[in-house]
Amino acid sequence: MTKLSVNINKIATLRNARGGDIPNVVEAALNIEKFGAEGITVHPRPDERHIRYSDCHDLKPVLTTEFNIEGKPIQKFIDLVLEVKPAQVTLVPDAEDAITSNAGWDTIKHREYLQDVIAEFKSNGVRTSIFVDPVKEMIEGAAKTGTDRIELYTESFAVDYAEGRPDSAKAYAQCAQLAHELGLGVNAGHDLSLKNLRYFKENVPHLAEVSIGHALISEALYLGLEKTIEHYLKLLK
Ligand SMILES: CC(=O)[C@@H](O)[C@H](O)COP(=O)(O)O
Ligand SMILES: NCC(=O)COP(=O)(O)O
Repeated sequence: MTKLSVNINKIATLRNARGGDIPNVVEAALNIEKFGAEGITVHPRPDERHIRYSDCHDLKPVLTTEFNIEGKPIQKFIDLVLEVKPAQVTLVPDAEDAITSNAGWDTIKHREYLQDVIAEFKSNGVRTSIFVDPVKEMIEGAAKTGTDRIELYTESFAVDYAEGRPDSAKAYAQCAQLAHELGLGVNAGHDLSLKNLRYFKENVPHLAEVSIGHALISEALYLGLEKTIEHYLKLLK
C-alpha cells in the first residue's frame, strides 16, 4: 500500500503572509491526519520562507503519523533533525536560493558525503531517504550510500503527463524496480496531483510513500482539505 504524506509547506506560506499564526500549522497538520493522511512532510528551507525550524519542534510531539523532514543537509539542518528525530529525513540537494526543489542528488559524485550524513542519521534511529532523478546510475549510486530509501523526483513526469506524454513514467517504473531489487524503499514526490497520480501509481511499482503538497493544498482551495485528502487516498488504494 502506498502511504500519503502531506507536505504542509504551503500552510506555513499562508501563515507567514500576515506575520501571525493563522492558519496554525500544528492545527492544520492534526486535521490532515484526522482526514486520513498517513504522514506529514515539511521542508524547512534555510531562509525559512515557509516552514520554520521551530515548526518542526512544535509538530514532532503531537503528530501521530509519520513525520518526514526534507532538506539540504547543511549543519543547521542536520542539528535540527538530530534534535527532532522524525521518522524519516529526506535529503535534497537544493541550492539555498532555489524557488523549489529542482534536481536530484548526483549519488556518484557525492557518495562519500552522503554515506557520512546518512550513517549519522541512521545511527540516531532516523530512516533516511534521498531525492533522486529517475536515472538508473543514480539509483545504483544511491544503493552505495547506505540510504534506506530513495525519493523519485517526479517533476519531469508531471510536466510530460500534462503535455500528453505519460510515457516518461516508464523510466520511473524501471528505476523503482531497480531500487526494489537493490533493497531500497521507494518514495516519490514533487508536482504530483489529483490529475496525474492515478497514472503514476498504476505504472510505477513498489511505491511506499508519496509526499504531496503544492497541488494538494491548491486543490483544497476548491474541494476542501478533507475531501481532497479523501480523493488522494482513493487514488492510492
Ligand atoms: C523535495 C520536494 O520536492 C519538496 O520538498 C518540494 O521542494 C517542496 O518545497 P517547496 O514547498 O518549498 O516548493
Ligand atoms: N517531496 C515532495 C514533497 O514533499 C511535496 O512536493 P510538492 O507536492 O509540493 O511539489
